[in-house]
Amino acid sequence: NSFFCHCLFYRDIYYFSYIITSTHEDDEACAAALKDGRIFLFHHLSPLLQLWTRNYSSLGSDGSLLKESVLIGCSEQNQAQFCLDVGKNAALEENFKGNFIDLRKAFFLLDGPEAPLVSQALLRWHQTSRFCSATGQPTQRNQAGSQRVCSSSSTIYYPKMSTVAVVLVSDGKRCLLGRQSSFPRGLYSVLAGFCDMGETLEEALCREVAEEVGLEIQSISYSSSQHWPFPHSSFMLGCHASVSPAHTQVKLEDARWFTVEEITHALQVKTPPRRGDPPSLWLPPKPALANRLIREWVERQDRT
Ligand SMILES: NC(=O)c1ccc[n+]([C@@H]2O[C@H](COP(=O)([O-])OP(=O)(O)OC[C@H]3O[C@@H](n4cnc5c(N)ncnc54)[C@H](O)[C@@H]3O)[C@@H](O)[C@H]2O)c1
Ligand SMILES: [Mg+2]
Repeated sequence: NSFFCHCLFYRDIYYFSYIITSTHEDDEACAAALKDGRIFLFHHLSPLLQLWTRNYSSLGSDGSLLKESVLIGCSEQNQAQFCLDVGKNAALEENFKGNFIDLRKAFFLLDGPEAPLVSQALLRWHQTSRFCSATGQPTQRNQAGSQRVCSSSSTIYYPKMSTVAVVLVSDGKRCLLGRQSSFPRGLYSVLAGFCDMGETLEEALCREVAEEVGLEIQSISYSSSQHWPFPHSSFMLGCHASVSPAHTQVKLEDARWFTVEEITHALQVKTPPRRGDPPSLWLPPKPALANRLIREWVERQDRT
């Protein structure tokens, strides 16, 4: 029975990835999918937070604005998902009974599908890729928005992303978290850094940890990955690693070792510390890969 379920699952994945691939390439199929699809609305790259309603009449009766939607993928309910930046048309906020809010703020409210995260990166890529970097001529998008083609040289451009190595370092009993000056009060996160050209994930992790805290890591194990819209469009590869308990002295003032009790307590904190509150640890929210790595580490501590 479970073998049968697996077969069904893989067949569905194959089937829907086939649909999405063909929809990416087929302008007509994409326009048809748009009719029943779900659209995440943005205004100057800020997402609209609202209860889901399908009321697109205010997006222009001729459908001209709708055609600017970009295909993101397929939901778990097999519904095509699109995103659209309504640009100057801020009056839409009224019509849709919601609020366009900054994605960094919205991020702390999101607790479900990650589509808005990918959407912002895709929409920004379209807004900043209107011209061919070789000929200077305009580029034209396909209906799905999965590529742009130079009208003069026919060079095809695809959405770009930077690879980021992310790691939760442990000395066996404690985990190492750091903070940047731009972080909100009390927020500590896992260490991370952009991969350099030609570097493997493992090399990037070792270099970043050495540069940021002066420690040598070992036993790297891969956990999971996540697309991330900040600062532009990144692909985060999350790992765990350990350091020898004899060499845990960190050189960075803003990196600290935390015990499992401190982390467990911080995972319960739902709101950021306010001005005047006693100093307390605040962790990245649930949708962040950093949060997943921290939870995995706590689970491992509980098992040992
Ligand atoms: N999703 C998560 O849970 C999670 C966890 C950790 C970090 N992050 C994100 O990872 C990103 C990178 O982390 P970091 O800031 O520690 O990186 P980092 O330590 O490499 O420092 C950033 C600096 O690297 C340079 N840089 C090199 N290549 C770059 C590129 N392709 N794009 C932009 N800058 C580049 C810039 O000078 C930049 O200021 C940040 O955007 C951060 O928000 C996400
Ligand atoms: Mg870093």
